[in-house]
Order: sequence, then C-alpha cells, then structure tokens
Amino acid sequence: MSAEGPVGARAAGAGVGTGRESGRDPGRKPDSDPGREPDSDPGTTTGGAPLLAVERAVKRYPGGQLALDGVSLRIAAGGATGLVGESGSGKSTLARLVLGLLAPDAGTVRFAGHDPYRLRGRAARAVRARLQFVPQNPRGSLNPALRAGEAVALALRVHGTPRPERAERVAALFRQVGLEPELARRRPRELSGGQLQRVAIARALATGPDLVVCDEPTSALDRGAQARVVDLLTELRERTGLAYLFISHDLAVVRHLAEHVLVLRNGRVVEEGPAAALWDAPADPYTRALLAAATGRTAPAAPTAAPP
Ligand SMILES: Nc1ncnc2c1ncn2[C@@H]1O[C@H](COP(=O)(O)OP(=O)(O)OP(=O)(O)O)[C@@H](O)[C@H]1O
Repeated sequence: MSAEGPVGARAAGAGVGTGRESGRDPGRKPDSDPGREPDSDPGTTTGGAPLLAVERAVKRYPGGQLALDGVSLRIAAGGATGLVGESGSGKSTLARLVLGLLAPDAGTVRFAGHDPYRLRGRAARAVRARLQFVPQNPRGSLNPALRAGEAVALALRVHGTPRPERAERVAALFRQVGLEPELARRRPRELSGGQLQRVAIARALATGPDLVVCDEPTSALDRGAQARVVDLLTELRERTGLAYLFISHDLAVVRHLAEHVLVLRNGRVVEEGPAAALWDAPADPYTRALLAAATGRTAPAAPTAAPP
C-alpha cells in the first residue's frame, strides 16, 4: 500500500495521541502498568473476544475488482499476526478495512468491539488512539516541512497531551525507538530511511496503541536497516504488550515478527498457521513459491494424509 494513499493520509492524522484515553504509558510492560485492566477495559478484550476480529470480509472496488473474498482473521491482545501475499493479493485492502478507511461489502470488522469504519467524533478519536499504523514509506507519510519531533508532537497534541509535557514525551518516544532525541530537530530529508521509519514508529507509539498495523514497514529499507527495524518492533512488543498486524510480501521478515501467518492470494486465504510451521513445511504451492522467493530455497511439501 502506498504511504501516500488514504491510509497514510488518514492515519497520519488519526494515528496520534497521548495514550491518555487508555491511561497507559506505551513504554511500560503490561504487568507493570496500572492503567492496563484487561477485564475492565472494554477495548482490550470484550468478554474474551479478540482485540481484532475480521469475519468473512468481502471487498470489491468500483470497476469490479474483487480484492477480498471472504477473509477472516483474529488477533488477541498482545498477539502478532502476519499477512503475506504477492502484490495485488489484497493485503493493503485488508489493512484499510481494519483501519476503518474502507467498509467491507460483506462480513464484519471489529476492533475492541467497535466497527472502525462507523466510529465518529470522540469515540472515533479514543479508539483510533489504540489502533495505529506504520506505513511502508515513511518519507511519503511524514510532512517534509515538519521537523521529526514536530511530527510526533503533533500526534501528541491531537490526542490531548498538554503542551508543556510534549517535548519531554517526544524525547522519551525517540529514545524508545532508539533515536537520539537531538534528531527531533531534523527534517525528514535530513534523516536516513531507517531513522525515518523509527520516527514513524515513535509517532504510532505516541498514542499508547493496543494494535499497530504495519504495512511493509521494512520494504523500503536496505537489509541492515530492515533487520534493525524488525528487532525494534520485536522488542517494543515484548516491552509494551502491543499487538501487530504485520503485512509483507516477504515471508522471511514476517517469520521473525509474527506467531501466526495468513497467506493471501487473489483475495483469499490459501493457507494459515503458526509461522514456524509455514516456514518449515508450507502446504500450499503458493506459500512454497513465496518461501522460495524469500529464501532462494525450495521448501519440502508438507506431508499429505494419504497418497492418491
Ligand atoms: N482503489 C482501487 N480501485 C480499484 N482496484 C483497486 C484499488 N485498490 C486496489 N485495487 C485492486 O485490488 C486488488 C488488491 O489490491 P491491494 O492493494 O489490496 O493488494 P496488495 O496485496 O496490498 O498489493 P501491494 O503489495 O502491491 O501493495 C488489486 O488487484 C488492486 O489492483
């Protein structure tokens, strides 16, 4: 999905805040966080329901393109699910549904019990603070006229952090993503791709989200920066207990970040399962092709029940 597209545009505005709505410090572990009350917080789980539930979602674009054809997925609080598939398989369309930028033609999307597309006003702002987005291309999603720190401060402002607290919070968020706070003074053109992606992650974390949708967050980076961003995302999840929907065409990257993986082809899930199982013994020929593309090796076919 293009970062300049509707998700990037809206999430840049919506994906901002203080975490005040949920009373959390995004840098804390869940068990040390007095604000995290899974049972009393209707959004973290809803009577045991998953944090995110997409049920049999169908989306056809004007002009007839069937982008999603009955896709279901669930992510529990703190879980990490990967979505892989080649270009055009429907990954970004699913991200747009989850972020409430598109409505499904059939099926349902529920985040913390809410339909993200139908939310309006204060409720929308409070829920969106908990549902964040990291785009593919941070250079396209960050306003070139704003300093990096201003972009994060804007996120804090939209979600109600009082002005006197913002500079300190920006510095804390920069440190949290492994950036020297001094870099907050630079504009996007003065930062590397990896640094920019960390700024985009800091901006997403500013609201204290429960779920971050990452759409190909490393594909614009070189191998080294890619690995460092994957490590950062892993560490942030361990530290804060947030959940990820991690979208990529690259099974190798997804394997490191996700426990559960769905393989999407032409808008349908052709295979899903634990990341390690898909990696070791993919059942579907399409998954095997994705694996071969990611690694250069030909995976063994998964054992079948009985020979024909
Ligand atoms: N706004 C649109 N109008 C019409 N068709 C669209 C639109 N956006 C996407 N499509 C089509 O829907 C299908 C799924 O597109 P989508 O962007 O979800 O795929 P993707 O897996 O994210 O691809 P990529 O990895 O290239 O971003 C494609 O066939 C695409 O051409």
